[in-house]
Amino acid sequence: MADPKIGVYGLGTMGSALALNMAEKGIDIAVSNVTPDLIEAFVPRAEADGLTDRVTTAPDLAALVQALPRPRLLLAMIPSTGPIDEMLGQVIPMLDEGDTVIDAGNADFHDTRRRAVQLAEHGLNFVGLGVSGGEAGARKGPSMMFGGAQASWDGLKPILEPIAARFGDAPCVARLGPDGAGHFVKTVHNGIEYADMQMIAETTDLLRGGLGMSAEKVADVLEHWNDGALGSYLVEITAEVLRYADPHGSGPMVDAILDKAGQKGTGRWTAIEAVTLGQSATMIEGAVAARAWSSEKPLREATGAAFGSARLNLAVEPDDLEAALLAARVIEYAQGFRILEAASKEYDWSLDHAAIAETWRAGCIIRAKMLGDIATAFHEGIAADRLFLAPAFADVFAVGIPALRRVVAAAVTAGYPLPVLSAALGFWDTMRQPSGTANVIQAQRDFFGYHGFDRVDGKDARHGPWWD
Ligand SMILES: NC(=O)c1ccc[n+]([C@@H]2O[C@H](COP(=O)([O-])OP(=O)(O)OC[C@H]3O[C@@H](n4cnc5c(N)ncnc54)[C@H](OP(=O)(O)O)[C@@H]3O)[C@@H](O)[C@H]2O)c1
Ligand SMILES: O=C(O)[C@H](O)[C@@H](O)[C@H](O)[C@H](O)COP(=O)(O)O
Repeated sequence: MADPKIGVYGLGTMGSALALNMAEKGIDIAVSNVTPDLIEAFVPRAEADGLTDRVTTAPDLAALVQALPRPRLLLAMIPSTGPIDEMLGQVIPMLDEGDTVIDAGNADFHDTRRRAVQLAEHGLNFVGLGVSGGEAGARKGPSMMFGGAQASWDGLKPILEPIAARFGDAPCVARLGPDGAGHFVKTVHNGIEYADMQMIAETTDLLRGGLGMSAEKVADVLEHWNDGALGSYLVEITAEVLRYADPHGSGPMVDAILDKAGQKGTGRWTAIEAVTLGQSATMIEGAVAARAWSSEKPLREATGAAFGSARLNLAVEPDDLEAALLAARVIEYAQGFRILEAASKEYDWSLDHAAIAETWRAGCIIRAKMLGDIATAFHEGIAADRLFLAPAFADVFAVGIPALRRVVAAAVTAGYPLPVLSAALGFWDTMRQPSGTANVIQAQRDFFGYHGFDRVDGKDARHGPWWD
C-alpha cells in the first residue's frame, strides 16, 4: 500500500463520504475517528467500493499522524466548535514544522482566523475549507471554498481539484483568500441557502394552501420551473420530496413532518456578520427568523386560537409566482454578495466574486442556473454591491418585480406569511428610492439626542431649529 497523501479525521456523514471520494479519485488516504465504531463502519464501505488498496485505517489521532508522510496534510471533518479546538490541542504537539491542518467543517470564520494564528505560532499551516453538497456532494463531488496560504493551496490543489464537483471542465473549488475567507464564503453560502429554502417553502404554501394544489401537482409545477430559469438543486429536491408518500401513515410525507425547522448556526452567523458589516441581508434574516418562529409551535397555536388562523382566498397566478421567485432569487444573491464584498474590504481579502459564483455552479446546495449569469456579470465588471443592476437581470426584474408585488400584496391581504419574499420587495423598493425616509430618522435622532444630520444643500447647519 502506497504512502497516504492525506489523513481524514472524522468518519461521520461528510468525512466518510469525502474520504471515499478521495480514494475513488486515486488518492491514497489514511483515516481515523475519535471512536472506533465509525472506523469499523468505514472499512466495509471502502471494500464495497473496491477502494481498500487506497485506504490505511488508524485506530486514533496519534496513529493517523504517524501514518502520514511529511509535510503532513491532515483534514478534519468534525464539529467545528469545541471538537476542533480539542483536536488541535491534541495534535499540535504531534506535528512538525510545515505540516498542514484543514478544518473542512462548518466553522465560524472568526474561529478559523484565531486557529490560523495559533498554528502559525507552531510553524504549522491552518486551512479553513468550506465544503458544500451534503453527503452526496461529499461522495461524488462537493463545491469547496478554500481559505489559507497560497503555499497550502498549491499543496492541496492536486487533491481538492480531482474530488471537486465539476461545471463543464472547471472544478468547483478555489482559493478565495487567506485564513477565514473560505469559511466566511461558505457561511454566506448557507445564509443564501436558508433564504432560498424559505422562499421555496413560502411559494409551496401559496400553491398548496392558496391555490388548493395537491403536493403532487405542486411537484409538477416545480419540476416545470426547474426546466426554466429557476433551475436549481433546491427547486429540484423540493419537487422530489413533495412526491413521497408517508410510509408510516397516509398522505404526502411532508405533511407528516412537524413544522419546526432546525438550524445549526450558519444562517444566524451570516445575519450577524451582515449587520456587523453594515450590510443588512433582510432575506437571510427573514429566513433565520422564520426558522426561529417555527420552533414556537405552541405559541403559534395559541395565537391562532386567539385571533384566528384562517387565511382568505388567494388570487395569484402560478406564472406570477415563478417570475416573483426568480426576481427574488436575484435579490437574495445580490444581498449575499454585498455581505461578501463588505467582508472582503473589512478583512482585506480581495474576494473574486466571479470565482465564488463559479465555485457555486455545481456540487453545492445553492447550485442554480442563475449562477452562470452572476459569474458573467462579475466578469463584465458589475460591482459586487449592485449585482441587481447587471444588464443580465433587467428582463427578470421587468417581469418579476410587478409579479412579486402582486404576489406579496395578494398574500398579505389573504394572511399568508412571506418573511423572505416580502423582504425581497422591501429591499427592492428601498434601493430604487433616490429619496428615502431616512431624513425623518435623522430629524428624530437630532431631536431627542442632538445627533446632527447633513443638509441636502450641504450647508453647515447640522442641528434642527428644535435646539434653538
Ligand atoms: N451534513 C452536512 O450536510 C454537512 C455539509 C457540509 C459541512 N458539514 C459540516 O461537516 C462537519 C461534520 O458534519 P457531519 O454531518 O459529517 O456530522 P456527523 O455525521 O455527526 O459526524 C461528526 C463526526 O465528528 C466526530 N466527532 C464528534 N465529536 C468529536 C470530538 N469531540 N472529537 C473528535 N471527533 C468528534 C464524530 O465521531 P463520533 O461519531 O465517533 O463521535 C463524527 O466522525 C460539521 O462541521 C458540519 O457542520 C456538514
Ligand atoms: O452546504 C451544505 O452542504 C449544507 O449547507 C451543510 O453545510 C449543512 O447541511 C447545513 O449546514 C445545515 O445547516 P442547518 O442545520 O443550519 O440547516
